[in-house]
This record gives sequence, structure tokens and C-alpha cells, in this order.
Amino acid sequence: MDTFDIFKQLTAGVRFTKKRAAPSSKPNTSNQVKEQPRQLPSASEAAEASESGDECTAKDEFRLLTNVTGTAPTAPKQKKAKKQLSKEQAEQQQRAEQISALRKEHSITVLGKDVPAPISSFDELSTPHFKLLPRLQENLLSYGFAQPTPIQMQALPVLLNNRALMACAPTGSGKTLAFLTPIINGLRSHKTTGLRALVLAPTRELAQQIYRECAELTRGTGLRTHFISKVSEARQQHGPDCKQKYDILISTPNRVRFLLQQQPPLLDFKGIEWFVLDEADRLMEEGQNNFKEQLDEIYAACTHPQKRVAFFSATYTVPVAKWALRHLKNLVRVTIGVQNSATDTVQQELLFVGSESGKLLAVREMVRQGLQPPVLVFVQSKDRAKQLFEELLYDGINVDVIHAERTQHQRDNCVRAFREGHIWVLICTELMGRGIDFKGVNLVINYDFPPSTISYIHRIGRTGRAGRPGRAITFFTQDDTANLRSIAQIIKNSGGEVPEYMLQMKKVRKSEAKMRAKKPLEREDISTKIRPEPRPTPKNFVKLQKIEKTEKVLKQQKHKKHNNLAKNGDSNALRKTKKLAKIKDQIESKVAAKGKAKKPKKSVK
Ligand SMILES: Nc1ncnc2c1ncn2[C@@H]1O[C@H](COP(=O)(O)OP(=O)(O)OP(=O)(O)O)[C@@H](O)[C@H]1O
Repeated sequence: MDTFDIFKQLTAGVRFTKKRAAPSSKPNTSNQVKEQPRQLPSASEAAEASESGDECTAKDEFRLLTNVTGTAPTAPKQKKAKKQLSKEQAEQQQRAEQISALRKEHSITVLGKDVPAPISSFDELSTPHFKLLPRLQENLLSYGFAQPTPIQMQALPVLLNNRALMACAPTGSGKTLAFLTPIINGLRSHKTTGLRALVLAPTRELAQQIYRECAELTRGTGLRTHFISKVSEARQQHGPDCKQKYDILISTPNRVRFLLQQQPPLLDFKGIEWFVLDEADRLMEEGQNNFKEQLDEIYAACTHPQKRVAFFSATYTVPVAKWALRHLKNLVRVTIGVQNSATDTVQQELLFVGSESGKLLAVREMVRQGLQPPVLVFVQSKDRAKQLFEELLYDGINVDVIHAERTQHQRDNCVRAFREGHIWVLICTELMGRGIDFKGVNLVINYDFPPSTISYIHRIGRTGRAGRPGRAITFFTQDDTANLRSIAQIIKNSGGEVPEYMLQMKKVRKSEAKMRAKKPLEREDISTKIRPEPRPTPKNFVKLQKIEKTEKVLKQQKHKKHNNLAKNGDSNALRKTKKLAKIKDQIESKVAAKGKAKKPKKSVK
């Protein structure tokens, strides 16, 4: 009598039901692997194994039905009968275990049915299973990367198998390459039919950066990529008379929507086969001044029945995941590490600076002790960016500033100068918080406390990219304590040290956190100057400057008339002078009135 017969006798008359084991919260721990010889399956073998669903197999578990009354004695603990596996089954099981081990090693978590196996080297992409274009493979290898990053390991096979993807991986972990490679491979060669791939990013700077990477990767493939810089030029580049047809378009939602809304529309998205969102959670944000509405319109214009959709970001919010689950068929979700966490290559510090004026003192002290450029400094608004720029400029620091009020040309120059090392300290707003890949940023200073944990993760992710070490210092004052606890928690989760009291602080209500994310704190101006009189608001200031300039011109005219060099314009000039003097008076009295209502500014010196 073998174990099976004993088991049968003991359980006679008892009904069993089969239940799947609850999914583990930890990635891939269900198939605990004993030390295997570290030989990985080839990509095609691995893909087959995982397509057969092996990595999803949960342990079967028998559960006695509670309402069954039976006379059978309680069965003593039996050893589970070991099923004899065929050679083929044993090989399959071994492959599945290796896949699971590879995922575990790189903290890859997958959700979805029959998720393709990860690759462990770029060479695997040239196997017949993936059919990577030889030229694309060449371009990929020309980067000289030793191996794919974890997100590339898993996202590449998923997208090359034409699955919808929602990918979450830390900042600076190579997500751009993970979505561009499958697009290029899918399109294969140039066609004159028009646009077939659309990549959207929240800022022009990020879209331009993706465009540059795409131009590198498409070298020699014949594929044509376009980046919409100015909508005014788009008519020639995309209008009905345009002869040049592009395959891939990279842009921001507002530019694309504007072109779609023209009559007739300047873009045709019927042929879009690849729809990719970088910084997807930002693009899916709802509400005023957010992208969701524009995105809905653009998505609706992409009517190709087989379009592939991919979302990438370092952070995700619940509504985005819900949207993806509702709208995307055959979705695979990939997470590297812990969702919504900071990259562990950044050494993070929180620095109490007492008050607003303490921030300037802290920066100056850091400069005195020796800053290691390049340094990025984040402030919460363009006005504050301008103020800090003025201060640091007078300190003789090689500094520049980038914000939405600067012209596109100025913004481009600024980014270029920072990339090339001509600028050492770049002051920026949230505009540069996401996606921008400045190589080798040594330090990020959060001069103004980030409005949310999501913003914190992206801002500090401008350093410590592609496995390099980085450092981030976040200033805080008494006014910033509301978000302090959650950011301290992020630091702790990524291996940093924070004082215990911060973790014990009271949690803020969700509604308050949301409000803070939308509306930053009002802060005292950044200034060390003693200003006896309030400064005019920037708008009035520009107006006054203009008036003063015109007055100067009129004065010159008057002088010319006096010398009999000009015969006209005398009465005109007089009238104009009077009018300007009146406007000037009005502005100055307005500014003075505002100043009385305001608190007098504190000064550091
Ligand atoms: N396999 C790789 N090995 C080493 N470096 C890589 C690899 N793939 C990409 N990189 C480099 O890593 C850097 C960051 O890549 P990328 O900008 O795509 O990051 P990201 O994940 O999109 O970051 P973010 O979330 O901040 O947008 C780039 O400079 C890129 O060239």
C-alpha cells in the first residue's frame, strides 16, 4: 500500500475543494528556489516557459469543507505525494524557477496573465523569438551598457510581445530605452503612410530629450522621428500639403491637441500603432491645468484597432492603475522595487533651517564649504526662482535659472549650458522635476520643501541616475512639518536615516495633502537686501521700466526740438508725457497701498 492508498482510505467520505494560494505581497516568493546553478534560460526558452503560465502557478491547497460531517478519523499529516514529472515537465519547472529567481534577484514584480520572461542580456534580443532589427541591436549595443536594467529586462520582452504595459521603475533606471526599443522594432522601416507611433511627455524639455534618444536609436533604420517644437511650424511639417512623412512623433499633450483641433486637423492619428506615455501619472492627473482632458482627446483620435499602449513612470496613483485595468486588454503591470519609492542610490538628508532667511544662509554656508557641481536647486515658483537667482548671481556663483516664463530659446540654452558644464548651479521650478536626465548631477537641493512625496521622489531623482551615487538635501522650516512625516518615511524606506520623531508625527489628512500638492505655501521673499520700500510686483515693474524708457525718448525729442532739429511731434510728445506721468502715478500709488497691507520683510543681514 503506497501513500496515495493510505490517503484515500483515511479521507473516505470527505469532500475537498481546491483553492488558489493568496498572492504573496513580496515579488516571486511563491516559487522559492534552492540555489540553482546560475545558468539562465535563453530568452526564447524562457518566454515559452512563462507563456505556458508556469510563473503564475499558485500552490494548490486542499481545504476541508466545514459543513461536512464524516466519520472518518482525522488524517495524520501526510507527506504530499510527489508527482512524477516527465522529462519535459521537469525542464519546464526548472526554467520557471530560474525565471522566478531572476525576477527576485532584480526586485521585479509582475502582474498579469502569462507574462513573458525577463531577459538578462541585450544579446538575447537577437534570438528568433524577438527578431530585433540587426541595425537596432547594433545601435543598442553601441551605448556600451553592460546589461539591461531591471525595467529593461522585463519591459522589453513584454512590449516586444505586443502586450499593453504599465511600468513603474525608479528614477534614472533607463525607462526611455525600454519603450523606444520596442517601438522602433515594431515599426521596422520608414513608410510614407504617416505617423505610426506617438510618445507624450509632460514638458517640452523632456519630449526633446526623448527625441534625442530616439534619433540615436533609429540611426540607420530609415525611420523618421519628429519633435514638435513650435506649433506655428507644424503646418508645413504636418499639414495636408506636407510631403515629408514621419513615423514617430514625440511631443507634449497641449501641442498635439492644438494641432488636432485645427480645421482641418494638422495631425492624423488613425495610423498610430504605438501610444506611449512617459511620466504617465503626471499626464493622467485630472483637474484644472492638468493634462487628462487633453489626453482623452488625443487617445480618442488614435483609432487603430491594434494599437499598443504603454505607460511608464517612477510613481503611480490609484486612478491611473484603475484606468489602465479598465481600458487596456491583456495588460501586464511591472514594478521594480517598491512602488512610489525613491531610488536607493541617492543619499538623502533633511535640514532644518529655522526660517526662510535661514535657507539663504544654509546655501551660502554650503558654497563656503565647497559645493561639488553640477547642482540643481528646486524652488516652488518662478518668482522665487528669479529672486534666488538674483541673490546667487551677486554671490559670484556660476548660476542660471529655468522656469516657464523664460523663452523657449533661453530654456534650450540654459539646459544645454548646464549639460555642457558651463553652468554649475541651475535654479529651477517643478518644470525640471520630471524625467530630465542631466548626467552626473552631484547634488539636488530642495530649497523649498516639495509639495508632495511624488514631487520629492522625482526631484531627488535628478541625481543618482543609472546606478551612480547622488546626494539630495531638503530644507525645511516650521511651516513644512505637514509633509515632513511622509518624506521622512520615503527616506527611511530607501535605507536612509531619519530622526524617530519625524516618523511619529501626526499624519495629515488626505484632503490636506491634496490641497498642499496643488497650492504651495506662501513664503517670504528670498532676499538679503534691506528694502525700505516694497518692491513693485513684477508686472508693474516691467510697466514702469517701459514708461521710464519712453520718457527718456520723449525727453530726447524735446531736446531735438529745442535745437531746431525736429519740427514735428512737439504737441504729441507733451500729451504723451502727461499721460505717462499719470499712469506712473497710478502704478506707484497701487504698489504703495499693497506694501502697507503686507508684513514688512525680514532681512538676514
Ligand atoms: N542598461 C543601461 N545601463 C546603464 N545605463 C543605462 C542603461 N539604460 C539606460 N541607461 C542610462 O540611464 C540614464 C537614465 O535613463 P532614463 O532617462 O531613461 O531614466 P528614466 O528611468 O526614464 O528616469 P526618470 O524616471 O527620471 O524619467 C540615461 O543616461 C541612460 O542613458
